[in-house]
Amino acid sequence: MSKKSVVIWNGNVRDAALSILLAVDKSQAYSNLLLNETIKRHKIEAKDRALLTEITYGTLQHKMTLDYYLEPFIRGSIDHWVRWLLRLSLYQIHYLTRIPPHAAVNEAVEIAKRRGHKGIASTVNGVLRSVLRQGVTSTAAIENPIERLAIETSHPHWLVQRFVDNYGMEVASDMLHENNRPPVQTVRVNTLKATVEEAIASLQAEGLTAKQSDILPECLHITDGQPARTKAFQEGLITIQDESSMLPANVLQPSPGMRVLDMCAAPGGKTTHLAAIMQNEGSILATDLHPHKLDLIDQNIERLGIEIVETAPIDGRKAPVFLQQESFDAVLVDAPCSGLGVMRRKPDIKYTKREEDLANLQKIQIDLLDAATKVLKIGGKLVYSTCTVDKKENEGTVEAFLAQHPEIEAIELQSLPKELAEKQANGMLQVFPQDFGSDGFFVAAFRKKGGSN
Ligand SMILES: C[S@@+](CC[C@H](N)C(=O)[O-])C[C@H]1O[C@@H](n2cnc3c(N)ncnc32)[C@H](O)[C@@H]1O
Repeated sequence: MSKKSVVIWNGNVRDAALSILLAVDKSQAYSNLLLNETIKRHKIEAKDRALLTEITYGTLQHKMTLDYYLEPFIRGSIDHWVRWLLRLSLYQIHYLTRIPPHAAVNEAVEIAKRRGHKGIASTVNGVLRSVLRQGVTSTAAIENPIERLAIETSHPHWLVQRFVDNYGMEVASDMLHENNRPPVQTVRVNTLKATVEEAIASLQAEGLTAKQSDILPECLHITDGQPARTKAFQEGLITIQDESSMLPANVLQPSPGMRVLDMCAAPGGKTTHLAAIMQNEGSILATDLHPHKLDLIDQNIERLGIEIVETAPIDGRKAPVFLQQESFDAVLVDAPCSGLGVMRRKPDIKYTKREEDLANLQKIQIDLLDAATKVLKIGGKLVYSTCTVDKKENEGTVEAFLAQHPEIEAIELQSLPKELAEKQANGMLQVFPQDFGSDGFFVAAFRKKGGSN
């Protein structure tokens, strides 16, 4: 996030939402980071916090749809900030039924007066009142099905085309619509410090609603409140983690006493999960390319009471230079990826990501897997995971990697609940956001041939 992106709080939720949206657009600040930073810095109270989050994310999530609705009502050019003000006001009018439309218009006019002048306020008033009178044009009028889906779900054309090419119209459409729904808030119980029941009781004592997931037993769904602000979090009974990102450690399933390498480890969500599965016995080397990110792992292991993790700044592609060959029982490569599975949490990704950004990722992913095979013991297990739903980075990377490594075989993914175990094919599992409300995620498992494991 740019250091200049500080949002001033004057007690007006729409004003703050507008400032965040402008900063995200102009300085490529991450919406989730800037929103959280604003809430924390100004100690914004629960009611305002909820509305600020909803308007900021909702406007970003539906940006292209809102532009399509606004287009017929805008004459000539308008300032950039005025367009964002119109978007966030129309978002409230069209999507938030509990806000009376006239209240949203009045708020917009007041902001336009404060930030601009009477003329701009009158334009804003005119556009929004015309929309209210005439209604918006249905997206059904768009003939090209890819373009219609792009506008309807507010994703760029190239991304819609790519998802449709990857998975067909139905799956792509479900996924694109799901990306516009708020994410389920989940935490993982740190089984080194608490049972599921103890963690639930601790969260409930602080007024949160926590329910054990039907998919993974260590996962809790939180419907009320902010788990990161609880005692349960501070004392290390829980950690914030999306449910599908709990899959890789479960699939790797290292036994207590093993020596494990987590090659792309920061901020340590999966490292700490591996340590819990290993019952704090054995050793985990958690490496990451970026040295400053290792501090985040250190903070997490400290809070969660983990004693078996060491961290080191290592480019995973060079692991065989720094680490002993065939010295790890198990390796996790939670690779850098396009992140197309987490667009519900970071809607700005939809508009900032370019198709050409995806071009070089497969090479890095294969290089990391190459390096992992060299430091993996014979008979050892390797897990590859990403938080993307892109076929090239997932199945494509796995196929290219296996073609170059006759000593590696794909193996069945174990320790999965039945509904997920049934979805795997050829040692790979693609989870879509619409499957069970988690992020989109991919996991594949391999074994180095030979040995008795
Ligand atoms: C998906 S994130 C990892 C998330 C982490 N495993 C967790 O569960 O918290 C990918 C990580 O790979 C790191 N990375 C990128 N290129 C790398 C490389 N060549 N070697 C090692 N780490 C790399 C990034 O810094 C980033 O922290």
